[in-house]
Amino acid sequence: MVQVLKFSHASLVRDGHSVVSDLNWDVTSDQRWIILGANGAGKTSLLDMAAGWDIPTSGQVTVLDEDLATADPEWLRPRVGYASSSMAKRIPPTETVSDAVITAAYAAAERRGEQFEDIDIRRARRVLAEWRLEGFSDRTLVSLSEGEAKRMQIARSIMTDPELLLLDEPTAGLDMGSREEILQMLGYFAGNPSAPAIIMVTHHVEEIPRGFTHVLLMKDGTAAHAGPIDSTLTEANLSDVFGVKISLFTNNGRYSAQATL
Ligand SMILES: Nc1ncnc2c1ncn2[C@@H]1O[C@H](COP(=O)(O)OP(=O)(O)OP(=O)(O)O)[C@@H](O)[C@H]1O
Repeated sequence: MVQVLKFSHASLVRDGHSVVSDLNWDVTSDQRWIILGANGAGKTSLLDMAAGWDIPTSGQVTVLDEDLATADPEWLRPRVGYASSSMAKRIPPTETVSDAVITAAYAAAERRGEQFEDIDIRRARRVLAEWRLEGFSDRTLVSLSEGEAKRMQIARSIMTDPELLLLDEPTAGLDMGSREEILQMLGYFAGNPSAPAIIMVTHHVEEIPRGFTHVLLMKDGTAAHAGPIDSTLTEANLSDVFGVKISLFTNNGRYSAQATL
């Protein structure tokens, strides 16, 4: 087990607005984390730092043994997979699924006429098959359904075989069948001991896949509660961070919740 992330009193100020404040958090390679919190709690800002896209204004963030204050972002980028809809928007909609996935290995958002290496082509084929996209290789991104697009984002984020995988709301906006399909795939992936450390942001406890081990509950830019999911994902902690009374139900490794207003 290796430490992959360490936040020590990390704060992030954007345009004079404090978005993350004095946050302490450790993640090791065997852990799979869920981040939950109200809108604006700072979840995406935290992921942006974990990806090395943003450096803390004060405190220290270490990603894969690299202090972000001195790390070379180009060196870090292939080692951290980051799937989110804002990242996906950087890829031209006319790009094919196959090119959108394989260009991750070249730290690019689109194909610019380069010849891909055989090893990358083989890896892309394998990743596409793993995420049930083999029949979609030649389709353009604009032609994909929401569920297919989300699977493409995940496939692209793991193309480089990263040591840390960040997923920002991978099931947002999906119908129930597509959501369950991705949750099942993520559950299998999380259960594989050779998978990287995974950190997934979601708004709903119903979207926590089986196999996730830890939860970080954010409130006002801070880590209000963090630890093993069984002892940390509680009605009291959820009620604290969402500011309403929440009832939590568990069923066979999955969760559901109801708020009482
Ligand atoms: N560039 C910026 N300038 C000023 N404030 C910002 C900036 N970026 C983010 N914020 C603010 O920081 C806070 C945290 O934003 P962030 O997107 O990290 O929250 P979040 O928990 O991911 O929210 P959501 O659940 O709605 O996606 C929000 O109040 C947001 O308005």
